[in-house]
Amino acid sequence: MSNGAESSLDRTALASCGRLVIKVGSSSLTREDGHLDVMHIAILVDAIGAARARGQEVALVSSGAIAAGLLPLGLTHRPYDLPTQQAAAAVGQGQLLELYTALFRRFGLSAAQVLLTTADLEYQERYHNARATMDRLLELGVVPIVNENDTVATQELRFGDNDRLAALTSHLVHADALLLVSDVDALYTAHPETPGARRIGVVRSADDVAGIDISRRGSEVGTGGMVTKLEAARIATGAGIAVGLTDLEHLPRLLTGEDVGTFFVPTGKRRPARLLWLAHISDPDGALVLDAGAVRAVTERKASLLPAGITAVRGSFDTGDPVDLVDERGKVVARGLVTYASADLKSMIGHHTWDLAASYGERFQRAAVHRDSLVVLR
Ligand SMILES: Nc1ncnc2c1ncn2[C@@H]1O[C@H](COP(=O)(O)OP(=O)(O)O)[C@@H](O)[C@H]1O
Ligand SMILES: N[C@@H](CCC(=O)OP(=O)(O)O)C(=O)O
Repeated sequence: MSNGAESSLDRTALASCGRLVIKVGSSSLTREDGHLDVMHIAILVDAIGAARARGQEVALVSSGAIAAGLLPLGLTHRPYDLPTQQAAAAVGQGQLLELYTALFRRFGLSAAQVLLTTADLEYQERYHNARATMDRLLELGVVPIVNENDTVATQELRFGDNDRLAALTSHLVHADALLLVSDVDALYTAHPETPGARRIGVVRSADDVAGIDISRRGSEVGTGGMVTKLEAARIATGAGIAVGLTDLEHLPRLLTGEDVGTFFVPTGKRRPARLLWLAHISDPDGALVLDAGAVRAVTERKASLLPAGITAVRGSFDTGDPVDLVDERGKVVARGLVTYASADLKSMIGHHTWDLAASYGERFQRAAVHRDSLVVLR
């Protein structure tokens, strides 16, 4: 982690990279009284218009539908129950799009509405359809405006917050960078109101953010706080996508590569969509407890998990279901698609492959989780 001149070397790529995803949170789009903040939205649209003029393709992930729907429905605060949130989003989303459409027209740009749910990224066919549409929109010079499909998303279907949706969208469209726009200009060493809190210019690895206090929530209308922003940054950088974090005021300067905000350096490389789903969307149906040797084999040698390294089976699952791989203290170290049902696996744990083949037949020689269907999570 560092502040100052050194960091501007990395971030200069933001001015020239081909495809960007920009995510803006509710707190940046609305005024305190719940109205959409037209001035703020105009600043955002200006920054995107300038990026388009530089030849960059931009997809916008915009929150604000629920907040925009409060006033028309006579609500004085964000509702807690899901149906009212969904109703507010249905009213507000239209207003949001109307405004974006008018503002982008000033740059000769068209805006498109794209509403997604987790299921759209979970099923291969839908993922490819969403990808093809987004690609075509970007090639046509349109600005896709993505939000969660709040009308149909139920509690367990919800992305949970738009930061994560933005990270998954940046993977979907093969973006070079993801910019998270919030009501704070950067990540700080503690909550920005804490005396002595300092801006973090660059984050190079998870270790750089390990000791930072991000627990305090921000605005009334924002949902995730800094926790979901760092989670989004982890998902994107782990898939080879650079991430920038700043507020609307500093966005134009971040977009031209200046040393403002926080820049997260990509740490991993692009993963197949199937593994992205496994790591960040799937809901595990059970857990396999691994002995220390198996933890090392899976996490360090990237080996398949054999029944011999499993000490316990938790939950009830079928062949092909996602399961967590946990160490003996219960810490999740990986997630994978299991190749045996829980009932079979319980009688196989601790047995070596050759014993299993002799007792049950050759079909039982296979690994419990193949390395191609496994993602390390720590
Ligand atoms: N270490 C930190 N650095 C910066 N901001 C922090 C930190 N810890 C907590 N926060 C809070 O996170 C808020 C941003 O999250 P949130 O209000 O959910 O924004 P958004 O609506 O943009 O998603 C900031 O306004 C700030 O109050
Ligand atoms: N789909 C919701 C998103 C809510 C949300 O996650 O907001 P934020 O924490 O500001 O990104 C809406 O448009 O209001």
